Amino acid sequence: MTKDFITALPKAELHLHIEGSLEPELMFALAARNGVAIPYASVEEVRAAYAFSNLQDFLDIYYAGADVLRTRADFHDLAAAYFDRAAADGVVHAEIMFDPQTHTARGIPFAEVIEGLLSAMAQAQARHGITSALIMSFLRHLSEEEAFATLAEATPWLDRITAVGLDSSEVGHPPEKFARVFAAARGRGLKLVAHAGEEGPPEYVRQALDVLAVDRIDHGNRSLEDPALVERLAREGMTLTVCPLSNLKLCVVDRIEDHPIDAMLAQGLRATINSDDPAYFGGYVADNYRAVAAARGLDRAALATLARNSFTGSFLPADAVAAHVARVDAMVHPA
Ligand SMILES: Nc1ncnc2[nH]cnc12
Ligand SMILES: [Zn+2]
Repeated sequence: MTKDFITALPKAELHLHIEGSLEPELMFALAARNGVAIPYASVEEVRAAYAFSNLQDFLDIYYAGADVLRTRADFHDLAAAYFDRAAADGVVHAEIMFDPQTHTARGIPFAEVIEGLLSAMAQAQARHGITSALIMSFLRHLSEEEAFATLAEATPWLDRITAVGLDSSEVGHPPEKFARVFAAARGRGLKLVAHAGEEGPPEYVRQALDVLAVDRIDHGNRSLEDPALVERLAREGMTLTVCPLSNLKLCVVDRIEDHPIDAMLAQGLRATINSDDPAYFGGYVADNYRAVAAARGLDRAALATLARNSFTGSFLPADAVAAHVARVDAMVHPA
């Protein structure tokens, strides 16, 4: 059987929380392996609990689910399952976020978390030819001091961490709260990304640019409320890591038919398509492409633009970006 166009399109995934790829089946398996009690009787009951009305509703369930992750082997198995699934979707490069504070706060050593992820990344390259990078995200509902402590804890692994990020509850925790720790991370050679404009106002996107000096904006949807900001993002070629099924599940949009992905492209924004927390939002990256392609009538040229943007917005070296972009071009302009 020939692969469908979306699956066959080479893609990078730039916005994926590895803890958000914990499928209910693996949650049960790890709970049993580690003797951890979970508040669900069945996989069906877990899935039924995934009805969210906003970001915080989701985060409460997501942090509770992460409690089954205890050992290096758990983090390896979690990431290995993601890479297998991503490979099947035509992902050739993934920049994955992890939330160390969710684990270190429960007494899980930082080393267990990162070594498990790194071994799965090496295995994914060997098994599937997928390249990958790690983004260490700070939880914005915690203090900047705690983010500094996490950065210090990461010191032995800084050569294997590509970027720092900022996630969790957005409203009330503006980017400027993390100005010093982002500057310190930049000083250590790390790239910077931040969730902004998912639920928070356009002002948070401006702060991410002006105060944090980020290399990428995660989500960025609410930028569209501010035409001058849109013009600036377009002019600066700033990548937005957009997550359509997440936006639907967290009520950032009411209906997938209302998703602004094509409006973003039409306004010159370098938008990309990503899955965010696929186990919780009902789909991996190809499902996200398919959902907006169907709902917004995206043609092959638009899908190729989104795939191309995923490489130009990645932290890959320029020669690798060029090689991936050439493969995308070949899908829309076969020789
Ligand atoms: N969509 C999202 N927004 C903020 N924090 C998150 N952590 C995991 N997914 C997130
Ligand atoms: Zn996210």
